[in-house]
Amino acid sequence: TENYFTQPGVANIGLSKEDIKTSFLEKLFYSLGRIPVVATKNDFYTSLALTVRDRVFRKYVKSLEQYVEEDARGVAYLSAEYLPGPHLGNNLLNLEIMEETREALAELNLNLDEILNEEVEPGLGNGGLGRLASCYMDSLATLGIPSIAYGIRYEFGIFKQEIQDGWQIESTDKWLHNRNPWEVIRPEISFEVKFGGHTEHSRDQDNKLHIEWIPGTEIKGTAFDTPILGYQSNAIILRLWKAEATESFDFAAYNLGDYYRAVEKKMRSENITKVLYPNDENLSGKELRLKQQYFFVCCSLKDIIRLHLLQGRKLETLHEKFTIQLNDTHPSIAVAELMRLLVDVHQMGWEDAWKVTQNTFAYTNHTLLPEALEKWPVNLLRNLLPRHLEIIYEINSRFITEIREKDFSGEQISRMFLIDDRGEPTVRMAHLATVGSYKVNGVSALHSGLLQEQVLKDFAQLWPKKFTNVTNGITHRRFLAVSNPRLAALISENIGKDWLTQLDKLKGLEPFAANKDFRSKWMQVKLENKKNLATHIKELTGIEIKPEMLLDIQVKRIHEYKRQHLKVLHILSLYLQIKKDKQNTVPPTAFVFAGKAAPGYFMAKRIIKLITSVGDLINNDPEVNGTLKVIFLPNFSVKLAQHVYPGADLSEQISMAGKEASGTGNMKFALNGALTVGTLDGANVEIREEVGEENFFLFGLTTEEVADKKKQGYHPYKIYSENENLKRVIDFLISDELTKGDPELFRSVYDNLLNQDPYLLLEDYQSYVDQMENVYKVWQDPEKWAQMSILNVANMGKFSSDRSIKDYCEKIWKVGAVKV
Ligand SMILES: CCc1ccc([C@H](C)CC(=O)N[C@@H]2O[C@H](CO)[C@@H](O)[C@H](O)[C@H]2O)cc1
Repeated sequence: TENYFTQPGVANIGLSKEDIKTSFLEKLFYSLGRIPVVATKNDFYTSLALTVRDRVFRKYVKSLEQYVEEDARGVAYLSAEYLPGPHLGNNLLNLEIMEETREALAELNLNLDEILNEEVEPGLGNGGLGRLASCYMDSLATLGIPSIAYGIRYEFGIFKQEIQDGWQIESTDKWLHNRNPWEVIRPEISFEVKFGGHTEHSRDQDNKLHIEWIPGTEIKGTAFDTPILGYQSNAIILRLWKAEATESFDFAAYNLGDYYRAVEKKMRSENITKVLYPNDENLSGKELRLKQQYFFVCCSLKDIIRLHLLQGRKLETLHEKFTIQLNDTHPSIAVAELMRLLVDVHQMGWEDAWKVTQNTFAYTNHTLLPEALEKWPVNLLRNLLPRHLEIIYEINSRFITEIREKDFSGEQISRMFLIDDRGEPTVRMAHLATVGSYKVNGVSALHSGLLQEQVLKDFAQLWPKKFTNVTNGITHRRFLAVSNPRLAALISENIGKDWLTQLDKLKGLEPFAANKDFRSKWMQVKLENKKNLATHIKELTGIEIKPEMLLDIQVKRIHEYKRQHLKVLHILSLYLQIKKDKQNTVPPTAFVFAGKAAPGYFMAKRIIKLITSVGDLINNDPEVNGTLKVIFLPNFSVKLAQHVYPGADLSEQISMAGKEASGTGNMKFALNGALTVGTLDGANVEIREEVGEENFFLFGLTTEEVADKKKQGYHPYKIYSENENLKRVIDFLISDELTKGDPELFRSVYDNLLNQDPYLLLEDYQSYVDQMENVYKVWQDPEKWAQMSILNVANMGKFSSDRSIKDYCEKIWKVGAVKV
């Protein structure tokens, strides 16, 4: 293809202001058939997106060429969720043409920021797991790792959240309403996917067993490719599968006038990739969810085998050339599917196939919550995937035979079964993923330890070397360079730009913490970002805040273990104190919340209503609203997050120890100069290690103390009755002032906290309130605060997703870079 690139015109995808202007106009005229006077903002956005996409694809085809040429070993990342965020700004940074583009557009009287704001992000994920997958793609491309990411092209992503009368209201996310300029359909890359039916076992003349799966239905999966560009480096592909009917129109039915049946197959098939399941950390157990998982796994494995054979390789060497990362158990049916493809379709012997399979897969666990560990009913698998159930039983029996020889107790062995036959028999997908993988990792040092001590302890005893840790990371290019250009510029002016690809270079900022002039520049940048955030808050909620206020922020999915309601108890304690003492002891503070609740999660939705009700009370109370403001920002997304993190002073990471596997928002806040108040949970532990305990506001029980407390028996009512301040706050939950005449409004929260309090809010309450007093003391010493803020950023090098990916490459994948 080299000579193609030299053809006149082909090469004209330069990066200069003029080149960009020319291409932009070409796209407007010739791709959209528009002229500026009639073009809409979305037309301008699409033209610029197509202009930039060309330059991204140029990098992609060159990268692909290199990977093929070097016959490189590669990584396939399988995830049911991705949260890439808006592409345009990130691609302009990674092509290093932000300023050129801004000037080119200015010459056409167009404003880059307005055009950037036009982009609708693909909300193809719920939260941490999906965003992590997208951060990892940015780092895989930037580090030049031969890789491809597979997922599902949901027609409707995570629901849009509106707050009406203080309640979360969900609406459909029509992200594809305006065309998606970043994807390219690949009709030639499509595969058949079977469901249901039965299996037929037969023996051929030399008595070899043949198993055929006679499906009930068949659909087709078609690939849609989105190029993901690294920084000044390679590009890789995000290949998302869309479900379609093998036959999209049944003419026979149509001729019989049965118009519904004519399109019924089409409708039913397309349903599979219609919508993302909005559950985060709790199972839906719905058949359609399993269909979605098997659908994209089947297409992805068939595509990987196609790519492998295309290179003239044998399937027996698949594990030498490809390693497949399972992003939690959502794609873990892949273990059974690869066995089916190798044994039934490609006639490999079971043992050979198992060797290839076990040496191909690696599995990442992202949660310890029992309610989030996937277990699929055997009956459901028998109906939907009869051949896979047979294979899972075979894997189970061979595994049990293998461990019977080892000194494991009967109780231990039954605990390790892939099938849990207590009650309605189910398949433990975490066990299938662990048995079928050569490596299993958690996502923070604490979490990986707990994984080996609790959920998968028997397997860790059996295969200690199989278990490892890779602490999560974030791409600092999007979450600092793109979303906080003011701070990025101040950093680059003082320590150069190498931090863009080597985040450890931020360490060079440490000496500046002692420099008064630098500190004031630093806090000036923060103040400008807070003004920007204040504007957004005003636009989205109508609430006015003063940028000088302390911005105390908690943004993440709403979940009881993340303890948003502990923050509310703290806010109420301040409010009641000010009302009682008729004087305010706290610095003016704006408490900002954001996050979606799974639609079926009653308590989470109640917690949103609690936050908005406390907000209404405080924001409209003239005695306190000069000092305190409470804001709930609707429809949290990557796009909104990019406005929130740069404007934060205090980052709330207050989950009960042992529950947050890692957290990644904690890293994004600290990287943008916010100080953290948090528990020793997930990656908070490592952030505190890196930034220094003196630069971290710690409170609460440790995981060990939580376990002891639970073991010895926990009595929240006792704590309530012995802490007068806490009692007043808890009782306020059912007060008339707060509930405005509906005393039952928060009864469920009140009862839950006084009777169960499963996440130990009352236990950690006083320690939290005391630490917040300390926060306010430090806040009243701006030089001290600025120093701590600079030292936090200076020590965030470890938390780049570049470091995480390097860990995966060295500790798990054994894959090297192939830079273009
Ligand atoms: C079956 C429903 C379901 C859906 C999503 C999930 C995800 C694993 C939930 C998730 O996003 N977990 C978060 O993953 C992040 C990335 O590793 C971590 O930083 C968070 O701590 C963890 O909660 C579990 C169960």
